[in-house]
Amino acid sequence: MGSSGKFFVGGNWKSNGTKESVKKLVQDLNFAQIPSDIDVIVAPTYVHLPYVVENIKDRFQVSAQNCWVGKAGAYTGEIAPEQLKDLDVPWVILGHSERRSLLKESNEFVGDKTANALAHGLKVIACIGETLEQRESGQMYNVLEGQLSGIADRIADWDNVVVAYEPVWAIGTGKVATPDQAQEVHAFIRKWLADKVSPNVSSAIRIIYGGSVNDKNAAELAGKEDVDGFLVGGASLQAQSFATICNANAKVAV
Ligand SMILES: O=C(CO)COP(=O)(O)O
Repeated sequence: MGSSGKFFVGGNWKSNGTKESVKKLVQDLNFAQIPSDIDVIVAPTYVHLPYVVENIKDRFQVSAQNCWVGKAGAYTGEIAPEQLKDLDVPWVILGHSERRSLLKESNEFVGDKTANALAHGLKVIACIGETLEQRESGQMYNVLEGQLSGIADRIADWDNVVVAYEPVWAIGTGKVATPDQAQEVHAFIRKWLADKVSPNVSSAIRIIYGGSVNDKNAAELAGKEDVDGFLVGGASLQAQSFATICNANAKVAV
């Protein structure tokens, strides 16, 4: 079916950047040709957030890459949702596979963080995805269901959620999912949401793809019915590549 919402492109800068390189990227993005009818989000590191919020054009929305599971307080090294709101950061990425695998974030913890972020008025890009081993051993759908349930069990309102399907084997590997592979999983996610949450949520929610998206493969992926946008890592660090990806929406109304 595809989402009834706007095409959505997020740039996840991960743990990249210096003061100088972030300044240059923001300048280049401010000059880039981005279509007006899509949502575009950039997610710098915590330390670069204030600079980006203040210097990037309003046409871009800014996201953090993580946040704490509760209120601000005695949680050394953590940043709470109300602190992101205070900085005028409207979005947060949660459940990225790099955090699930390297920092052992569980489905339940990601669900709790999603609920807490939404309760504090943040919008959430919730990431799910299987490893190659899970895919090849026939566990893919179970894994995805577990990740979706971790969230669905804890939130009632999905209006401010975008689901990012990011197969772990495609992240940073140059091995992008084929358009058919992406479509198959996105359709599964949409059906799961229709069955377990509601048909309205299923038809409104944006399901975006991440994993080795670049300026060459984006248009073909975007042509798939249930691919409502992208979460881009490496290619989002180059303004020109990112702008090309932002222009890849082949489903614009004619
Ligand atoms: O993890 C990703 C976005 O969150 C994808 O990273 P790459 O685009 O570098 O593969």
